[in-house]
Amino acid sequence: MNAVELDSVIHRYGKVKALDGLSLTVRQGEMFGFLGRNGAGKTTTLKMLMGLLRPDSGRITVLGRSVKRIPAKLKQRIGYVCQEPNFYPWMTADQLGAFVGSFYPTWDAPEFQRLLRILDVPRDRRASEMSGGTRTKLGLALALAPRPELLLLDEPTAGLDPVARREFNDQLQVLQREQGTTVMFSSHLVGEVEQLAQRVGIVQSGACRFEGEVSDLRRQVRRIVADAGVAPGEGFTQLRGDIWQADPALWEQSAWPPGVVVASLSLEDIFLAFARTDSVSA
Ligand SMILES: Nc1ncnc2c1ncn2[C@@H]1O[C@H](COP(=O)(O)OP(=O)(O)OP(=O)(O)O)[C@@H](O)[C@H]1O
Repeated sequence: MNAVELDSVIHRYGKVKALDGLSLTVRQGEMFGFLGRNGAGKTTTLKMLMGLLRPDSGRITVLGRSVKRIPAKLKQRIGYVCQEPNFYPWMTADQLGAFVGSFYPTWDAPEFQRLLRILDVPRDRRASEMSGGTRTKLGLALALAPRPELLLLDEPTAGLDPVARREFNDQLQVLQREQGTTVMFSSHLVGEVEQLAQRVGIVQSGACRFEGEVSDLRRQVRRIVADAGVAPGEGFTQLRGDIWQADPALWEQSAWPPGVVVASLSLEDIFLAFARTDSVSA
């Protein structure tokens, strides 16, 4: 079973088409990195999977259920951390734990306390008096304590310092390894995505441009280094300058002239090459 399936999903905010036929699959138990430029449609997708938005058209399947609207029972199996978590500002972490926990039959109070300790979140400070990064960590503890099967994270580490980021990511990896939780997270930190995610999706203007393992993407997209320009044959698509995309078999079978070197690229280089094609077409 896949944890998430989106098939040709369209969503408009008035005249703005935020999702334009988005299709992607997140497999059960995997860590899936969701990449895309500002405004590409990542938050819209994650909100839709949490049931905060509804698709105009297309099909959504979450944890094996095909849904138009995510019912409350299904929501209880999903954890969600948004970009800027907003809690009742007068509540402390402990009070929020008691409040949020009352909505979940699976709430694990000792686990919530353990997460607060590990993530260095003070139990008795009001949410309004916490820094933005501490609020994000509190958001993660609140999302993890009900032991969700699917965890949706929208740029979770954007406001965290390097130590907190490491603690946060370590917790995600433990969770995935020990509890088999499916994690789908968006991030602009391409290096972090490369390190954490088993598979990635790159979204551009509301549609998925690539979905798969980073190693697959790196086999498809490479740089052709040559003194004079080289135009590879049919089946190669130029992404930017000397960066081309083709089926991995084509790269292996092509006979390159002497002096030409085919170099592999980091995920960041590949993402930047895709991003450039986006701005050209925009
Ligand atoms: N409430 C809204 N009303 C109108 N348009 C919106 C609204 N929310 C998002 N949009 C538009 O929908 C598109 C997708 O936005 P979305 O927030 O999903 O992108 P994103 O990939 O999460 O961006 P970022 O990386 O900046 O968070 C953008 O064009 C955005 O301006």
